[in-house]
Amino acid sequence: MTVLAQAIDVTRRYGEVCALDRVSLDIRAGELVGLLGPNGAGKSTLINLFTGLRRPTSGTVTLFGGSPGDPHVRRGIGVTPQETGLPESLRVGEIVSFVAAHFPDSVATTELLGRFGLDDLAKRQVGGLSGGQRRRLGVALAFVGRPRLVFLDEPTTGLDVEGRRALWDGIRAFHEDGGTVLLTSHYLEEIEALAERVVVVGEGRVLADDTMRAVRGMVGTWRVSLTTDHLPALPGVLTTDHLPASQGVLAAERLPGVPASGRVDGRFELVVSDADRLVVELVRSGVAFSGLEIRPATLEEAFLALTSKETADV
Ligand SMILES: Nc1ncnc2c1ncn2[C@@H]1O[C@H](COP(=O)(O)OP(=O)(O)OP(=O)(O)O)[C@@H](O)[C@H]1O
Repeated sequence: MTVLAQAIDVTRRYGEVCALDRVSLDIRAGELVGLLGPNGAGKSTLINLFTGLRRPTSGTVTLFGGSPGDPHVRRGIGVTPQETGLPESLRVGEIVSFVAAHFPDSVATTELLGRFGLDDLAKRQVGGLSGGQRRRLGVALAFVGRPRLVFLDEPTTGLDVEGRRALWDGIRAFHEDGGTVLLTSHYLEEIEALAERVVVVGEGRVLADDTMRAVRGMVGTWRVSLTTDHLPALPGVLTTDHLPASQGVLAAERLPGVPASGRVDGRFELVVSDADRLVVELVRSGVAFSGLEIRPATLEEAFLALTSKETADV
């Protein structure tokens, strides 16, 4: 299968920060790839390298076999960064037509707006759009020039359920027509709904690159909760303690009611890879406990497990 974009052993530093650490990744024609990772994992940096906005510190990045820095090469891509600024006084239809005029073969304005559920807004000034409507327009614009490959950085952040579904429909339609997409997301359900292949990144490294089903199967984690006054050091407990504070906070935000292993309302909540082993060790420790509950980890927790590491302690 043709490789449209490729990173080979790519490292990107910003001063002391190593945003990407020897990453290799192929994006092949016809794929819809989900790039998943906590804040600061390096997702936007990778997109910026593929789209020519940044250069790698070391390693090689190619786009359609050429350099992402070459404007002719970049013509074949569509991009929606995390934030887009659009002229407030222009109407939605005018903006689409304006962008379309830059491409030799563009999608008709009405068709594009229809694909992304924006048909009713064609005559509305951008200044009068809601945040979600602006975001949908920003994403739709990535598709106007009939790109071969589209990069979407958190396309549906801040959208309500309806807006998200409208965008998913547009992205799916493009993919069904043979288009290739790399999208980043914090939402697992989004990656699961859209992507066939999921690449999990953490701390600048690729932690997993496979089908969603395989990635879930790979982690096979359990959630164990119990009440006790004191929890001894136990093997196989997954935490986010080693991550920078911002990422630890993210994990807590991303897992509503299910933070990283730790103490919640007096109960210990542990994400573990081997629940049987944990219980054996708990009983062996002789510590008094009650209300033991064990259940399979959700997809959210599988993600946490991948972006965490095992420690002996909570
Ligand atoms: N221009 C920059 N200058 C300095 N550091 C940067 C710059 N851009 C990114 N970084 C750092 O590089 C790391 C990776 O950032 P990046 O934006 O690629 O992560 P991300 O996975 O896209 O995060 P998020 O999900 O929050 O968008 C972070 O530690 C970030 O602070």
